[in-house]
Amino acid sequence: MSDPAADLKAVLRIPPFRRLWTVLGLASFGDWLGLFASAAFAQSLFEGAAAKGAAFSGVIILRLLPALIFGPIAGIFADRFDRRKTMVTCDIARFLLLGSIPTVYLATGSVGVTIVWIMIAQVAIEAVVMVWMPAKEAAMPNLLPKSKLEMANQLTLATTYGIAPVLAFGLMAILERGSGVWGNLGMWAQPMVIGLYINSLMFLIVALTVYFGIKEISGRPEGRPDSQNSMWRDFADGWRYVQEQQLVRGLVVGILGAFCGAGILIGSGQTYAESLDAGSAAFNTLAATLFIGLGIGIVAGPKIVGALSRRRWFGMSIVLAGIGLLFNAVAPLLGLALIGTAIIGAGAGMAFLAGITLLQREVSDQVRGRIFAFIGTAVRVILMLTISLGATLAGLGATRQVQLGAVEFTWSFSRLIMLIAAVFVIIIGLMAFKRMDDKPGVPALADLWASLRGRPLIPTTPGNGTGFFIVFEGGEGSGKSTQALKLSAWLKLQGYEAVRTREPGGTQIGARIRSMLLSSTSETPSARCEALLYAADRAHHVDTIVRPALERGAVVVSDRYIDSSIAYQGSGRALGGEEISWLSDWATKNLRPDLVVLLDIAPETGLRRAKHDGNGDRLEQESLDFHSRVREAFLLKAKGNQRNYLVVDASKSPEAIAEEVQSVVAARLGVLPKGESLATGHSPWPEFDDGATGSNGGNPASSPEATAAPAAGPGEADTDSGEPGSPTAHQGAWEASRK
Ligand SMILES: Nc1ncnc2c1ncn2[C@@H]1O[C@H](COP(=O)(O)OP(=O)(O)OP(=O)(O)O)[C@@H](O)[C@H]1O
Ligand SMILES: Cc1cn([C@H]2C[C@H](O)[C@@H](COP(=O)(O)O)O2)c(=O)[nH]c1=O
Repeated sequence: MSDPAADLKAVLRIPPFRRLWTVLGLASFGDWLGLFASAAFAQSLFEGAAAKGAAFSGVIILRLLPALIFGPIAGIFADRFDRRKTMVTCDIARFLLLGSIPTVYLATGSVGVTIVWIMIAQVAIEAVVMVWMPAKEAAMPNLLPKSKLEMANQLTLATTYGIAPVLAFGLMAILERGSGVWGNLGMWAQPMVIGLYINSLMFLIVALTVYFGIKEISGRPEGRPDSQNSMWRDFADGWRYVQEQQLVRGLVVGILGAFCGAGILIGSGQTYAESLDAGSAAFNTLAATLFIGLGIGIVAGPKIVGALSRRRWFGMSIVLAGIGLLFNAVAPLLGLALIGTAIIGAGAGMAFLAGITLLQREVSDQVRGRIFAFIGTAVRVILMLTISLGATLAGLGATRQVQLGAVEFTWSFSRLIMLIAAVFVIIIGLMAFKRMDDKPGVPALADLWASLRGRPLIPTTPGNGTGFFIVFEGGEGSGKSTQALKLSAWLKLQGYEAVRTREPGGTQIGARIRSMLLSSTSETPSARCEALLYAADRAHHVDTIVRPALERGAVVVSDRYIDSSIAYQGSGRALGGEEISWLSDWATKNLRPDLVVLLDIAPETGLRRAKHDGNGDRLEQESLDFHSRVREAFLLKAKGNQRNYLVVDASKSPEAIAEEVQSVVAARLGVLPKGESLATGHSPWPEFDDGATGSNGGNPASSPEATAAPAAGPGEADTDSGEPGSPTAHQGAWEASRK
């Protein structure tokens, strides 16, 4: 798992990104300061809480409004023109516009004129932001490797929504307090004037830094030629991209749905807070908790979910936020509502981070500006609509007291609104999850649980073919090789292409790994090295021998597979079955056998057989206790999945064992009972359920006639001759390399 501190250092070591991050910090600090300063100025002109509230909302709505007008075309600038120059032009425009507000105030001395100018300037500033923001978002992925984008986003979001507003708020508070001391020095000493001049200056610094310090933003990556299209054509192309790309559609649906929920929450928040009967501070406490939750989601989210697929994480986070909303809709007390609010915040923060990172990673550079502009616009419009809708609807209807068991709480319309919003957000989250899922077939909750514990489930790469995968497992000398040979010969007689192979050592590379592992004269590998070597052998074996054979429709008979690692390394070496199993799943992309034949034998007996001609290899020389643990682990594995395991008493005669195995395999393959004719082929292979274990997904039919191709691979695996007990020439080479 990655180390966040090391990731952070690595990201900050990239000079263009470091400069961009500084610039963003300054810009957001300026933005927040500007917002607080102008809102405080607007508020200071009015008397009474309601009028002050309206003035504050007015400033915010003015900031959202331009999205409607400029949003649709803003992204075209980011994709069409040099992004660095676009950003610099916007920053200079902001420098001038922000500086103009206090200048107008100082020059005219008129509150009325200043108010009008604030409104005009706010609209213009927001229009500029609409162009600047997609240029910046679209440029960022070109400054960093994709793997670093998530950490870069964590850093910029934490700066923009965590550090910058706190610093801006702090500075504003100092200016407000200080104005009591120096306010009589003149109009220029008012907090709004100083705040806005500082704000304006920030953007001059930003413009200069971007122009001279981050020339890389100008880079035009391959595939983003200068657009020769009309603006309209560029706009239409961007829109088409959203419609055509499944991932982008999922992201857009998810982001907009989540913001609908957020808007309703903000709009109905005041009325909801009142229904908690927790006093006037309840709303502020809830708002603060929401921000804390957001921060936790953004900062700690990636660490918590580890390597969970980001596509899945996005949908799941939205569902989590929906669950928080649902919880709040029925929470009778402030304490519970705070828990729900923190969940909403954490879900929203994680969805935000995952969404932005996915967009940056997966949307092509040519249209990235337009996509960010589209989403930015849509979010603003949706927020405006849903905040007003939430506020209006929440106020409808009378409140009433409801008894819930021992607890009595106030039921207001805001709770019903929240309930509806919660259901909506959950549905949207599920839709986004479904659209974007990159691990279909892997159970979502099990994957989440496994990821929280550090090992996400590996998506199954379908066996694709129509083959059938049989594995012989068991302790030393249990008779696996003998039975593998007998079974593959029998299969051949039935008309199947039987590929007999083994682990370790089924390939040329595998043979070298085998000798490293089993030689008792060379250096002893450490336990983890041993586990990795077995996994490496398996990865190559599956890729070059097993999968291709299964895809051809062959029956693969392998002497040992994953369970051997679980038993020997997981249990024998005490490395833990789960980790070892995960390692093998990764190595094999989850290819599981259709049938495991476990030849069970007392270790003493097996070892005696295996060592009949000497001391045995390195593992055979392990203690009896080691081999007993191995045996127990095999049996435990079989007990957990009786449907796909055949446990055979390996102390019986080789012939008796072979007969038992054949009859089970015959049933699985749909081979006719002994004595009946096989000449005209078989009925299709029965689908037999194996849920998570049967790798080949319950392989469909394959006729033995379709078995012409030889057992490929570098010649290690064995397409059996059909002569029981008479190994092929190749088999001879295999035997020669065994010890
Ligand atoms: N059912 C059986 N009864 C008695 N002896 C057997 C039986 N099956 C195999 N043997 C003998 O036991 C020895 C080991 O057999 P085999 O190589 O098939 O076992 P294995 O499980 O593949 O061993 P290893 O774990 O060392 O690979 C051979 O000499 C073989 O002839
Ligand atoms: C696949 C696999 C094997 N082993 C051990 C088990 C045996 O001691 C040897 C293989 O020898 P064999 O004669 O082919 O039985 O390797 C293991 O420890 N882990 C594994 O994954």
